[in-house]
Amino acid sequence: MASLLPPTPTATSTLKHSQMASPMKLTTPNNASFLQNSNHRLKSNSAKCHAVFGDVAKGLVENSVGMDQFQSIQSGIVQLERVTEGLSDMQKWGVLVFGGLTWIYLTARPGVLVGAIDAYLLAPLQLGLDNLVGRRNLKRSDFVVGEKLGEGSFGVVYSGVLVPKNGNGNNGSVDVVQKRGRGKTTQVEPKSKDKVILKKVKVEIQGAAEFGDYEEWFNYRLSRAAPETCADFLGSFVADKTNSQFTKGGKWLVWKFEGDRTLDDYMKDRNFPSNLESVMFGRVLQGVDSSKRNALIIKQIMRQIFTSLRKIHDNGIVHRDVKPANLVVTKRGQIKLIDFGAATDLRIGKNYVPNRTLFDPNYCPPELYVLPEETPSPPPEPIAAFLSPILWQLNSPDLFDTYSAGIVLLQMAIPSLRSSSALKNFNLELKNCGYDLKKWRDYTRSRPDFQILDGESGRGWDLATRLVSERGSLRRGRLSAATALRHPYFLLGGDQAAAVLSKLSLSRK
Ligand SMILES: Nc1ncnc2c1ncn2[C@@H]1O[C@H](COP(=O)(O)OP(=O)(O)OP(=O)(O)O)[C@@H](O)[C@H]1O
Repeated sequence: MASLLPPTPTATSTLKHSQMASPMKLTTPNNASFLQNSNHRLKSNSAKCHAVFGDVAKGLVENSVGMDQFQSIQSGIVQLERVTEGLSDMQKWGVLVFGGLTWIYLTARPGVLVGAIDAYLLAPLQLGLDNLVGRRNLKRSDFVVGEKLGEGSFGVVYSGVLVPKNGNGNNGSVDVVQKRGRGKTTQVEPKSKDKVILKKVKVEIQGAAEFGDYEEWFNYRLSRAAPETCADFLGSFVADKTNSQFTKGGKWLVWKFEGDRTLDDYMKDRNFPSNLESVMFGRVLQGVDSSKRNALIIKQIMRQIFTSLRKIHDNGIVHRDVKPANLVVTKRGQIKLIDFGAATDLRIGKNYVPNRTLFDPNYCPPELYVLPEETPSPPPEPIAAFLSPILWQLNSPDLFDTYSAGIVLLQMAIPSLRSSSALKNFNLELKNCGYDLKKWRDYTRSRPDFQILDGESGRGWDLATRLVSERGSLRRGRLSAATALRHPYFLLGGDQAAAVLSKLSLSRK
């Protein structure tokens, strides 16, 4: 067998900076004749082409790191060839196949290699940088706590304002914009960049502190791996004294305020989904008939949900609480995931406790658990990470979230499923039908309106039936986020085109 490696330059092929000052002098003793020919050809090229080559060569000279990398790749190839010199062709093939398989294993979902780079390089780097710019030095006095927005089992959520630091011209006061109210009185509002969301981790509830630590960990993890999928996490602080809102020693998590309403808030409105039209598409759908508009709005929301889920799943994270109340709609029509308190990272077993269910029963798949109940507690993190591609292949834990996303699709598309009592009833009926959506359609007496799902030759309905289902054999069958995005429902990207057009018209203003 011929050498598996390309012909390698010799050790004398090191490029000297002085030789590279001009693109014509990019030469080495060994391949001088080739480059001389190239010189002649280059000289006969147009002046424009010459200039481009000159710029590239100058870039190479100036970027000595690039050259170093080039040289180290060269010497790596030389060394690899030396190592395999004494091997037979068969053995060389063996090395190649082993290397290939190792690469496939390390890069297969949930990505052992990327995870290791994140844990041992990016996370410490983020910590160092955050400390440098003061991001991890938040304190109680940096915030004014506003109205309560919600309360979960482990935390209470408030709106709030970040008080700008002294020294930037604000004298520690809240940066405000003035607004004319209806009665012509002047309302004072914080500038949107200063608005924050604060979550107070309950101190008196057992397990709440652990939950807060997990939520913080997941937010930092996603801020490195997939920041566009979730709310911008600003950090945490521990209250240093007790007063009206604060309890000394209590932990607070802080996010940038991403938007006034969640998808749930929009869905409670009778005008849904047209109440989201201007946020998602501006005015580009004017002239399109209303049922088509509604279908496009819902498709765009689902596309964003699946895109975010695909990204977090690629990183080994399963959210486990996907529902409209945990999807914030931003001013620019982005749908962002919030509330990672129930999330689990199945690359390293973070927040995975066998047999623990944490989620909303209305959106939870029939299997109830993200992994089979008999799955043991995770081993130490490096071992768990090494085994994670096998665990993922055997159990497809991401299908937990895609079931919930399927319920969100049904709720958005079928108006009679939007109230929580109707959803509860739907879940009971679906259970009676063995989680077979087609059977449920024949069985239910509630006369749902399937117009949106049945449009476009029933593609939406087909997608829903492939999401809201029992898992098939080998715990598969239900669509993953990546395969859902390849479903014919998303192929005709009218929603994408409208979203792009709307962004373009916004940027022109
Ligand atoms: N970054 C954000 N931007 C805007 N609003 C937010 C943000 N984060 C949270 N909210 C608002 O706060 C509410 C509660 O947040 P979250 O779901 O994280 O809290 P929770 O107490 O864990 O609630 P639950 O467990 O009941 O879902 C959300 O429904 C949303 O209205």
